[in-house]
Amino acid sequence: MLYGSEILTAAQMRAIESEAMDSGEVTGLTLMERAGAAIAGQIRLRWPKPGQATVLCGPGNNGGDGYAIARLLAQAGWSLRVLGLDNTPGANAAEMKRRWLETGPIAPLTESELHDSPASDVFIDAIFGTGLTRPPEGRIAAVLHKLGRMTGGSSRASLVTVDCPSGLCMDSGRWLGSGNGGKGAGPVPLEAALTVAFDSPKPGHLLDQGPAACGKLVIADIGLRRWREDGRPPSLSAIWPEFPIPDRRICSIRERARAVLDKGISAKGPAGHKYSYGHALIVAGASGHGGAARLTARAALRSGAGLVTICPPHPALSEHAGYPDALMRRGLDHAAGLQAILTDPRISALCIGPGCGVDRAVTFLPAVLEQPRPCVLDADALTALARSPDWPRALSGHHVLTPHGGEFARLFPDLAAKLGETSARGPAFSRVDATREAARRCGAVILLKGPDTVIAAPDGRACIHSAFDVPWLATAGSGDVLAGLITGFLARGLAPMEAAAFGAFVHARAARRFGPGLIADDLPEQLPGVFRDLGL
Ligand SMILES: NC(=O)C1=CN([C@@H]2O[C@H](COP(=O)(O)OP(=O)(O)OC[C@H]3O[C@@H](n4cnc5c(N)ncnc54)[C@H](O)[C@@H]3O)[C@@H](O)[C@H]2O)[C@@H](O)CC1
Ligand SMILES: [K+]
Repeated sequence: MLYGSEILTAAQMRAIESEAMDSGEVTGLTLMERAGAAIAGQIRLRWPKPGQATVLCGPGNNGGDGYAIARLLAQAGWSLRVLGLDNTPGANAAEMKRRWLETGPIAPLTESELHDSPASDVFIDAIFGTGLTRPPEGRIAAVLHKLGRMTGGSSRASLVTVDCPSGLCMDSGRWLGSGNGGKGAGPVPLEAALTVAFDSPKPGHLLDQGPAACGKLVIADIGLRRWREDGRPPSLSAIWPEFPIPDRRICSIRERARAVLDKGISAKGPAGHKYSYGHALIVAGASGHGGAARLTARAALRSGAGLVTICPPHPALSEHAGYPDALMRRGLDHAAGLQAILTDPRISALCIGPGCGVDRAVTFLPAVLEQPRPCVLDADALTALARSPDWPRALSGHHVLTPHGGEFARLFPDLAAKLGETSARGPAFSRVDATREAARRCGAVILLKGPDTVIAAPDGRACIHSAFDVPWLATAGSGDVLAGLITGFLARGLAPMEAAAFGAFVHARAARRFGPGLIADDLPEQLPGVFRDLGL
């Protein structure tokens, strides 16, 4: 499996922490001290000159981390103001609170106390972490609201969050108590400059509102690796994230990409011959709609597929006569024609959808779905698919569906509706939950597009490719290029899940390499540079 870093849910993280503590080899207090030291260290790295910090401590262990951070920053010469609750927290947090009280006082955690705090360089949110179960309300909601206003936008003060911004569901990246988009009933969404999380990223750091809320994400090693790694591949992973990972779970991109591509090629016989790199076939549409399919075909060619053939209706062939000359063209008017073309066993992957037209997709889908080669269904093919009754039964594991949010809603209206619902309890239904369930239902690989692309296989494996840093990738034709990349990698012999994951990764790398001003036509042209950068 092609992956970067393992992602753990909040429940998995708690289970690993418990296992570590039950082993007797490490105590909860030691873990908390390491967590506090990691965050204090990150703060000192970014603000080398001691300044003024305000720490907001919640009722549980996240608050315990906060008291540890306050003590460690005070020892480093910082001026501290600590706000906390008068509850009795668990033993570890209580001990951290006691140790802080030897250094300084605790003011009540209220909106007015926060308002009256001396101007701070850094506010540290240690109110809720993995223990969040419901939306913040009452006094804490008011504090978070105030904190959002004091630190967001152009405010001079920076927000650092412990494990995650309080109120954000770590499993979904959604603000509990607000609908999809985070602008509902919840507190003012926090916008942190820095979030330091422990051991592994959680889904919420990478999905939905999470990346905007977390700011820069740092994953701190607190010595839990031994209890996390059990030799099994992770069921959820981040595809080569842009944030640093503290240990070797992330193989070198080069090593991994090389291995993945080699595996695909060697499955098709000796390298060196164009057919050993596969032959991709793109079903294109009528005259006037050729651009999308040609982008798909160009991306498939640049992905390294040995041959690519584009198949529009005969009258539209002339539209595809220009660049690139490497592209092969063949007229295709009816389903029987497709069956004739597919008697060539060297054709190793298909793509239908981009610029195809819904009616034409309806005509060709049965023939496409009946044949055994891996196939990407995108755009118009997804609309056509949603129109046919009982469509999930027509799919299987060699199909890759690449819907954007709207297409996903047409195919899986109940899952899309659930994603839009306000979540009164955690964990909230996430894009990973929705994509996994969709893949399970139809037995195909689903790639749900977005800045937080989620890819899931029917067996439950899933990965997230978070690319919030390349907003310019949201441009007309970008999805057609992605479909072509995945088709090309399928043609080269990559397994559907790997082809989809590698496609998403390479797609974003191409956009990042080009920069703002990108149009979809630029993406295939960036691919040689991307492959070169990866040492492929
Ligand atoms: N367990 C461990 O060994 C470690 C935990 N660490 C920290 O501990 C955190 C998790 O601690 P906890 O499990 O105590 O949970 P939190 O500190 O996140 O939350 C505290 C408690 O608040 C309550 N709560 C949840 N939602 C609420 C709401 N909306 N309004 C009011 N109360 C609410 C819950 O009962 C929860 O137990 C992590 O995020 C991390 O910061 C770190 O110290 C590393 C080690
Ligand atoms: K927090």
